[in-house]
This record gives sequence, C-alpha cells and structure tokens, in this order.
Amino acid sequence: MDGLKGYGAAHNSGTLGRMLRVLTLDTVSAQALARFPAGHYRVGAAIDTPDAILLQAATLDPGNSPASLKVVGRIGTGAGQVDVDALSARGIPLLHAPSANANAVKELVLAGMLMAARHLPEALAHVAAEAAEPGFQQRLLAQPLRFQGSELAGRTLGVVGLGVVGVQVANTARLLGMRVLGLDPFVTVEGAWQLSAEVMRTGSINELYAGSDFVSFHVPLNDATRDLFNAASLAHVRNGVVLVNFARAGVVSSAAVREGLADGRIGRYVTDFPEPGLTSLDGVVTLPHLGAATREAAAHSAAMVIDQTRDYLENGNLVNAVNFPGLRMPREGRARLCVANRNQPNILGHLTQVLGSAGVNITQMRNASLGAMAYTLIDVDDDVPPALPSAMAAIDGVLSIRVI
Ligand SMILES: NC(=O)c1ccc[n+]([C@@H]2O[C@H](COP(=O)([O-])OP(=O)(O)OC[C@H]3O[C@@H](n4cnc5c(N)ncnc54)[C@H](O)[C@@H]3O)[C@@H](O)[C@H]2O)c1
Ligand SMILES: O=C(O)CC[C@@H](O)C(=O)O
Repeated sequence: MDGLKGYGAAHNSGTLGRMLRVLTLDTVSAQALARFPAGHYRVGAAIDTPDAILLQAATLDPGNSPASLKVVGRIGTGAGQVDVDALSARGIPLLHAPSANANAVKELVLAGMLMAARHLPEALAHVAAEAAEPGFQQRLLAQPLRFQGSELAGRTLGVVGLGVVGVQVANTARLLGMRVLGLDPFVTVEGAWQLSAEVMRTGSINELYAGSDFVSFHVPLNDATRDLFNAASLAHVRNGVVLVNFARAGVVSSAAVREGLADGRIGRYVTDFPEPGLTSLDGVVTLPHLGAATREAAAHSAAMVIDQTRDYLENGNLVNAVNFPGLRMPREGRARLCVANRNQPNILGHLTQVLGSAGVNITQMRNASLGAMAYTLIDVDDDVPPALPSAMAAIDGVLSIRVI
C-alpha cells in the first residue's frame, strides 16, 4: 500500500490535538530536548509511530521508516547519513542547522593559522621529545628563537567563500589586525550584510592568491570547487603561503600541495581532513575533522533543529530544510493545509480546484520551490471535510499532505 500519500498516513489531522511523538536515533542533550513541551510531546529512543525523527550520525533508510513520519531533523549541517532523495520522494523534509557550528569552525581556523604562524606543532613535539631527558628546562629555555614565528597582525588573509563560516573568519581576522581579501561570486545579501566593510573584494581567485599570505577555503565541495586550488594555482601564490582548508579535502588538490610544499611555494598546509600521502608530510598540519566539534555547536545545533521541527509539526513552517524550500506564513483561518509536492505545472491549480469543489474558502496561500521540490501552505476559513486531503493526495505530483 502507498501509505505515504493516503489520508491516514501522510495526512495528519489535528496535529495539535494529540501528543506528538519524536524518536531520537542519537543521544540528544536533555537540555535541548526540554524544548519539546512535556504535555504535548513524547520524546525518546523507543518511540514507535514517530511524527519526527531526530538524528546526528545515525543512518536512516527512509524506505524502511514508519508511515507516520513527517519530518526528520539532523542535528548538524547537511544530510549526514540520510538518503535525502528517498525522503523527498515521500514529501518529508530533512531539517538541519547550517549556521550553528560557524563560530566553532571559525575559532579552529584561527587556531590553525596560529599553529602555522608560530610553528606550534614543531614546538610542542620538541618539548615532548626533550621532556624525557633530565635538564630539559634549561635546554628548552636556552633557545628562545628556535621556533621564531610571525604575527597575524599586518599579514593578509584571503578568504575564498563568504558564507556563514567565511564571513566570520574574515571579520575576526580583521579584528586581529589582518588585511583581508574576500572572494565569493555567489555571496548572498545576508552574507554581504554581515561582512565587515573593511574586507576587500577581489575580482578573481588568482588575484586573491597573489595578495595573500594565508588563504582559507570556505566553499562547499561540488563539481565547480573540486580541486579549486590546483597545480596552476601555484603560479599565483605568494612564496611560502599558508593554505588553510576546513572546507573539504577535495577543494584543495593534494598533488598541488605536495608540489608546492616541495619547492617552498606553499609554506604550510593546515587541514581538517586526513589524507593518505599528505598527512605525514613535513609542513602539513592535519586535524581529525574537529571544526564543528564543540559542546556549544552541538547545543546550538540541537536547539535550532528542535525549534524548526516543532515549527514544522505545529505550524507547517519550513526553515532550513536540505531538500525543500524555506516557507513561513503566520497562521490565519480555521485550519492549515501543508502540501509537499513536485515542482511541476498546475499543482496549485489542482489544489485550489479541489478546495473550491468542496466549498472551502482560502484565507491565504503561499508556495515556494527549490529545484525539483515545492511546498505550499494554504490557510482556510472553513473546517476541512474528511475526504479533502485524500483528494489532494491523489493529485499527480503531490507527495504528502497534512492538515493542522
Ligand atoms: N571542518 C568542519 O568541521 C566544517 C564545519 C562546517 C562546514 N564545513 C565546510 O565548510 C563549508 C562552508 O561552510 P558554510 O557554513 O560557510 O557554508 P555556506 O553555504 O554558508 O557558504 C559557502 C559559500 O561558498 C560560496 N561559494 C560557492 N562556490 C564558490 C566558489 N567557486 N568560489 C567562491 N565562493 C564560492 C557560496 O556562495 C557560499 O557563500 C561547508 O560547505 C563545509 O564543506 C566544515
Ligand atoms: O554536522 C556535521 O556532521 C559536521 C558538520 C561539519 O563538521 C562539516 O564538516 O560540514
């Protein structure tokens, strides 16, 4: 049976009139879970027929998940181990917390720059090696300039990608007295508003390389950004540049890093992603993907995802979905219809026709699309007749429908 489009499955009449059920597949802090009001939600690791699933690293096979499921919240950034296409096909949004870890990443990027500028990995290794032998204090203190480094203030940082992390890195580097060059051909209005006016825009990535002592990458990995830094980039960098990569391993070509380190055009490569053939090289500082690994990022992320999950279940509002557009509408009227559908012609026409035929008057309506997916909120003045949701669910392209 296609329980997903049927009235009794994807349609959830009277969401607020009954206890909502949230299954947690990973540990979520009790403090964050307290954001679900106890009188209205049952939350736990052994909840059957859940309305929502919360997870962080757990794998979710949407094909095997319950018909009652209406939304999945991922405590983190991006889809993690979730099959997004399979969720989309069921009209189920996957919510995440894209900005919750930005401060954590920014702080570690700065730590990475300081590690490189002050030769901290070598200094720490030296202390550890010396400490095994007697008299180490005198020997260590007798060589104050052995690890002489340079300060960040006065140096130039190039930031590639001015999204939530890149903007924070750029702004904080300015506060530390660095000159900052930025590049992002697709910067959002929000990103531009957040960015310090003292960050200088560059016209091309090679111009950014040519002017920077440090280059930090903050772009997503996709076909356009794979090997964004490559062998040809080496011709443009300042001699001894420090490359910082907390984005994804594939954004910086490991072959180009090896070549640049060998002839000194790259002074250091600081990365959050261990890679065979790179991690053991002199000049490479590798962290084990620690960028977002703070208690604060986990707490912000859980709080954001829980609030968004509640807003979706209680009001149908969609905020930070990986697979559906954002859409919010203040509540009006007696009931709200929430329709997830494919982005194809005339679905709205069919929906309004079904409503009109049932004599139900629309108070207000909003629709938005993202790629192949669309989402529609319809507030109505009248009670929704019991047969109406199944009539809507039968429209070609409608993936799920709820009445709340
Ligand atoms: N190390 C970690 O733990 C960690 C944590 C969070 C994010 N990340 C990585 O960092 C990346 C950036 O994170 P974010 O939250 O700032 O993402 P974001 O989506 O807010 O920002 C990415 C920015 O890159 C820009 N961009 C895309 N293609 C570009 C190109 N070719 N040149 C220049 N700019 C380009 C986009 O316009 C956007 O502004 C993520 O995609 C992820 O891969 C890593
Ligand atoms: O949320 C996550 O799983 C990690 C997010 C972050 O570390 C990333 O690398 O994008």
